[in-house]
Amino acid sequence: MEAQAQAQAQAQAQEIEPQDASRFRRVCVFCGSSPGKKNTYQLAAIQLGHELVERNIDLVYGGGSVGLMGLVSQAVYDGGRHVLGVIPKTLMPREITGETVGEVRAVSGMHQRKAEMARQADAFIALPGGYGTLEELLEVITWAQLGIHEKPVGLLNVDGYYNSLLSFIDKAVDEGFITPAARHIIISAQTAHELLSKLEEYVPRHDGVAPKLSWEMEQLGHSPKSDISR
Ligand SMILES: CC(C)=CCNc1ncnc2c1ncn2[C@@H]1O[C@H](COP(=O)(O)O)[C@@H](O)[C@H]1O
Repeated sequence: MEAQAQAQAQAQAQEIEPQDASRFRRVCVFCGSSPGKKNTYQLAAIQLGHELVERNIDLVYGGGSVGLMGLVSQAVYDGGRHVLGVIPKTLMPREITGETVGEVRAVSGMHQRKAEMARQADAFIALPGGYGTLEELLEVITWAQLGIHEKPVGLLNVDGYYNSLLSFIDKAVDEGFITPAARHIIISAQTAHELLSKLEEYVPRHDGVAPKLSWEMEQLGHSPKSDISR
């Protein structure tokens, strides 16, 4: 595929310096089940995969090989890192989501999938995507706002794809619906390299509304605070 060849050439040309050990063992990526119309979206998915490999970070994602999901998971898998696809039983037929590389974990439904992906990850990154991506992204932001977790949340703003969402969130802050401290939850950057660096440095500044509560996580027997190695 053209985007794959381009990403490979860029990585070779850059001769990326070896990274220091990451504080993240595994990152959850939310992204489109479609590839998007621009080549830059596909390139960004592959570059994010390479960046995770460079930093020795494993991947958890929604499983399958469709769209950007397939590109990022293949790049991480080809780079020798562990890939965990969490997929609801209903979406498992290959004709719906395609073949998953690495380990596949079947769960009973969409809610269980999100909780399991969140439980497995030390940080979250959203690439461009549609309703599914937005829903997954906003849920982990909401969980951070409530104090259910303190894991960093990053938005890979490829080619300004998320500019209008970020403007909307700023408007919500101006209008008094999101606190400035909660605005700080979303970290955005235009490249995977810059985003990962920012996420590594992230220090939660907002106060959880109800830090003892961990409704969905508790159902899975998970403690609310992550055990991210710092
Ligand atoms: C029937 C159909 C549309 C199947 C597409 N096949 C899919 N296979 C696996 N996960 C998916 C699929 N569609 C959406 N998702 C979930 O929703 C997100 C992407 O949705 P979207 O394309 O942004 O909105 C992914 O992170 C994934 O967790």
